[in-house]
Amino acid sequence: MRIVLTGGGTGGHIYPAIAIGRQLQHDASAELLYIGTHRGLEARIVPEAGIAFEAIDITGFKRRLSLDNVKTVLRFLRGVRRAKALLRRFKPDAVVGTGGYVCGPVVYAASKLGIPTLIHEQNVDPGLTNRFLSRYADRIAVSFAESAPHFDSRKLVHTGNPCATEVLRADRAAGYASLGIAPGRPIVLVVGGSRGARAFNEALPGMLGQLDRLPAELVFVTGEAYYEHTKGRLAANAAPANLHVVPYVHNMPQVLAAATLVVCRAGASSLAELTALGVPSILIPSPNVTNNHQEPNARALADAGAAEMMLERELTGEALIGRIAAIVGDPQRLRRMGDAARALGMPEAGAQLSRELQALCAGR
Ligand SMILES: CC(=O)N[C@H]1[C@@H](OP(=O)(O)OP(=O)(O)OC[C@H]2O[C@@H](n3ccc(=O)[nH]c3=O)[C@H](O)[C@@H]2O)O[C@H](CO)[C@@H](O)[C@@H]1O
Repeated sequence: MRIVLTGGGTGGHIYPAIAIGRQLQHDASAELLYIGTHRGLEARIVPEAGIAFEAIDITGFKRRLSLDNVKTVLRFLRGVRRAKALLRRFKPDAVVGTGGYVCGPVVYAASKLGIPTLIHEQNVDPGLTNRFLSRYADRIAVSFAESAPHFDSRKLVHTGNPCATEVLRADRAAGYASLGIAPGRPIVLVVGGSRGARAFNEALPGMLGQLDRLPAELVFVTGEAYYEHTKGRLAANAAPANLHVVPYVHNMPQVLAAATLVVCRAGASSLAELTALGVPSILIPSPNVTNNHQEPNARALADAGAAEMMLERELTGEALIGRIAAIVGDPQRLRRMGDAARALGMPEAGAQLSRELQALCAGR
């Protein structure tokens, strides 16, 4: 089986593509080619993952009409030509797109060449590229049931996000050991996404007043860029003994497996990981993302009782520690939220996507 993967820009599009590729290598000895751009993060991440990589040159559409868009259309057509050449050479049985603008010409070219295609959407509100490609793709896999109204139901399959599959084997004891916290002690993890969040760091000093009364350890992840500054601000206050400030968590699945409650943004991979493990959360969607797309993600978990949502404009240290304390102090509420999170989790997402693709290739 030969599969082309495409998707890029942020990790949120790349990691699901790699997870699908790995599953297909395992299930069907698939041979993989990843088509991305030189500028996206995929140019570094994909070769590091040991997957063959080719680049095409393409940029995204501006949301407003502009001369740049005319150039983008010309570049799209050039991208389609280059993608067709790569596809004719590699001869894939199917092409998988996981969003980000590089998918556009690749999946479009595949459909014009009669190669079966599947696109995967990570967020509740589909991105521009997947909306465009939904007309051409043979299958549309979604992470959230709430995405269904955006797509043709005959092509739709609700698989979840394949990143969920990867956290299941996480070793909880190793999570405790890596943080230097006694096993079994409740942990509240506060993490503002892979690069940290300024608003989270600014809220931290306001949390300190009530922190020593919290019956849990607070692990606060600053993000690499904010670490020195945040540590500096804390030095002036006497930091409580149950506060652990770190720049980044390299073993996130293990730490999530040890967490009692997580406070984080509402990026799709994070939510897939939390629900796969059944971890309760307070979600503070980033207001700085395209179309505010994290808010509908957060709402999907909040409506199911798996999480509480807090808007960034409501975020102060005092308000956040108050909400954390109310949840951590109520074991029944924690259990209800954890059960609701687990009920939403789709840890079999990787295997289901692999089955969909194998069926797609068989029906060719
Ligand atoms: C800022 C931004 O545009 N984010 C978007 C990006 O997600 P992006 O990949 O940036 O963010 P996600 O929340 O989806 O994933 C973050 C990943 O980083 C890991 N992590 C984080 C912190 C840390 O210290 N260690 C660590 O390993 C998390 O476990 C998770 O696996 O694409 C997603 C899918 O389209 C969108 O839903 C997000 O809105």
